[in-house]
Amino acid sequence: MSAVRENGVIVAIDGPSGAGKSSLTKLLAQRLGYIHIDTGAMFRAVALMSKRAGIATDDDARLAELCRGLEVTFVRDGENCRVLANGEDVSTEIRTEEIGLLTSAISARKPVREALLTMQRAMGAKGGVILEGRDIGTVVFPDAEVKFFLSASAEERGRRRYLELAARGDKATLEETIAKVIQRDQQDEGREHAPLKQADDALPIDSTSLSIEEVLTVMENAVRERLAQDDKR
Ligand SMILES: Nc1ncnc2c1ncn2[C@@H]1O[C@H](COP(=O)(O)OP(=O)(O)OP(=O)(O)O)[C@@H](O)[C@H]1O
Ligand SMILES: Nc1ccn([C@H]2C[C@H](O)[C@@H](COP(=O)(O)O)O2)c(=O)n1
Repeated sequence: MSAVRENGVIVAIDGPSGAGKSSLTKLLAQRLGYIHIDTGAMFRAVALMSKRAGIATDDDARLAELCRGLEVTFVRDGENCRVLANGEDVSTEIRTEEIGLLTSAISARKPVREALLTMQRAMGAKGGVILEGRDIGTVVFPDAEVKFFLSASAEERGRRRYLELAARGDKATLEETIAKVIQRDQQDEGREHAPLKQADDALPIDSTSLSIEEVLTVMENAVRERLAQDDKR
């Protein structure tokens, strides 16, 4: 319980691809007993459904119609979280690099952002949540009590993604993977609607030379410090 919201505070973790947002959000949510909201997965679900429906990435009318009929839900599966699109488990399909690149294009469209913004605010309004994404601290919840901007060098993020893809049997080279990370960064930072950027009041964390555990310690300490402040109010 926080002095501000019914279930606790809202934590925002924004940052570029491969920075470690999902990994840290999952661990921090476990430490705090909070809900993990992977907003990237929501955009990925829209991208997957748009691909299946043959909708062009700039067809705003059909994208808006698709979003109106789409319900994205998260279901706990042990320590993991399954992503359901209208009840279908799409957890694996949304994680391909093809869908990742398509998602970056789809997520630039205003109707898609407006539809998911409404969903994300409804999911997090009572607090006790950690949302990871690109615009959580700037657009979705600018009043979030704790905000982080998690980054790392493009080379390090590409290396991490390369190791992740290689473990899944993907044959992409390290150079190709770094290039794709940079491409997605440019698309996410350069778009008109809700671009990737650090909120003025976010705590920046450069994880290039930090372990996951070291990042987790910084984040958990910052959240617990805020909770202690709220308790004194
Ligand atoms: N500080 C770190 N040191 C080493 N490896 C890390 C670190 N943080 C994350 N990783 C690893 O990097 C890979 C990508 O991490 P993760 O998926 O959490 O990043 P992300 O920011 O959510 O990426 P995306 O936005 O593309 O989904 C994972 O294999 C993860 O284990
Ligand atoms: N709040 C968000 C979350 C994600 N996106 C876009 C940008 C990414 O390229 C794509 C996939 O995100 P990921 O799963 O890699 O974190 O979705 C966004 O625009 N806003």
